[in-house]
Amino acid sequence: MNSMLSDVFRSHPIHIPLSNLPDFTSLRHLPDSYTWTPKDDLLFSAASASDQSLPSINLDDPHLATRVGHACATWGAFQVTNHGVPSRLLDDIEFLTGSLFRLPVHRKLKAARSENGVSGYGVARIASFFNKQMWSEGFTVIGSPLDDFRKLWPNHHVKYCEIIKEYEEHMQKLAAKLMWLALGSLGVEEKDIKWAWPSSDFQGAQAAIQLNHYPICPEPDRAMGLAAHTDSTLLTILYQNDTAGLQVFRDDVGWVTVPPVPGSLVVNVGDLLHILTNGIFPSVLHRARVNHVRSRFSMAYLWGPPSDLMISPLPQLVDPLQSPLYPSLTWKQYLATKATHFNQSLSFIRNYDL
Ligand SMILES: O=C(O)CCC(=O)C(=O)O
Ligand SMILES: [Fe+2]
Repeated sequence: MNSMLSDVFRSHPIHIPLSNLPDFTSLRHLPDSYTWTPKDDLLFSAASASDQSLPSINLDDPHLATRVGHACATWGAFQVTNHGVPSRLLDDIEFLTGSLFRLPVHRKLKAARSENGVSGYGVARIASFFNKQMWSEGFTVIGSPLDDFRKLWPNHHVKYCEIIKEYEEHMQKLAAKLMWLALGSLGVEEKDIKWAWPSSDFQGAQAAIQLNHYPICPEPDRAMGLAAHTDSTLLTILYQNDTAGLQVFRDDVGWVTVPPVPGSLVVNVGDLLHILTNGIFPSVLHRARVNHVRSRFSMAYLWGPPSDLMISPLPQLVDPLQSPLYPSLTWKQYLATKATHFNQSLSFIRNYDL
């Protein structure tokens, strides 16, 4: 039986006391524990002045699969427009996110992620890999948010649960569509991915929603909203409000800001799609910076396979004269590796027989 995604994360809990979260709204100066230098993060440089920008793809484009494939291979990410997710629903999820993070801290703490829990309010999951704290707060939804939302909004939780449900349904469909487009561009056919069966819609896929808030920051150049990481997903679909902050990294360019385009979604390749395509689609390093003018919200849909399913490089994507670059492993095993090796996980498992 597939273990649930929540069990997968639960086996690698992240314990960070919430008691020392600052009151973000009242600080005039950045506390030392929030001040980053290149010593705290080797990639702590500013965005480059390059005029390169992330590809934007209209889902009505006649050369859609080629464009998606090219963006995945060169950037590991792209923006998508005309995606079919109603703009009313994007407004709703943004409204939910704003309402959640604007609650007073003592209310948010009622739904704090528990000692060995995975859902709820807390700091970024990657916080344990850094000495400095990030200028952000998050809320993770895995499975039904009912219990947590009831604690946050005793009288309005039903409405908010409905928004999450509808958002998940749309995201799941979009993720499946993007996955087929990306794989299709490499000649992979529906018959090659058996776990997407019976109706090719990846019904067995699992997902989490990560809501992020980056409060206004008194000294944004020295702070970090969410440090550089890759996602441990197949694909991530991110909606950001009208405030810039997301940046993606390219070896040849450096950090590139992904400007918010109203109504568009950002899609990025995660580590598992990187493995599945034998590295043809690189999972992209990304991070979130902060600013001193506006709060920023982002809503990430983290999409992956059934957690006990073996993922391995697709044979048709491996050079017949070479062995696959990565071993077969489950999402669960990959997360165990990530919990120890973080951003070095892919290179760690490369050619490593688990
Ligand atoms: O806030 C953002 O733009 C990035 C969020 C993100 O990378 C994540 O939640 O994994
Ligand atoms: Fe991410």
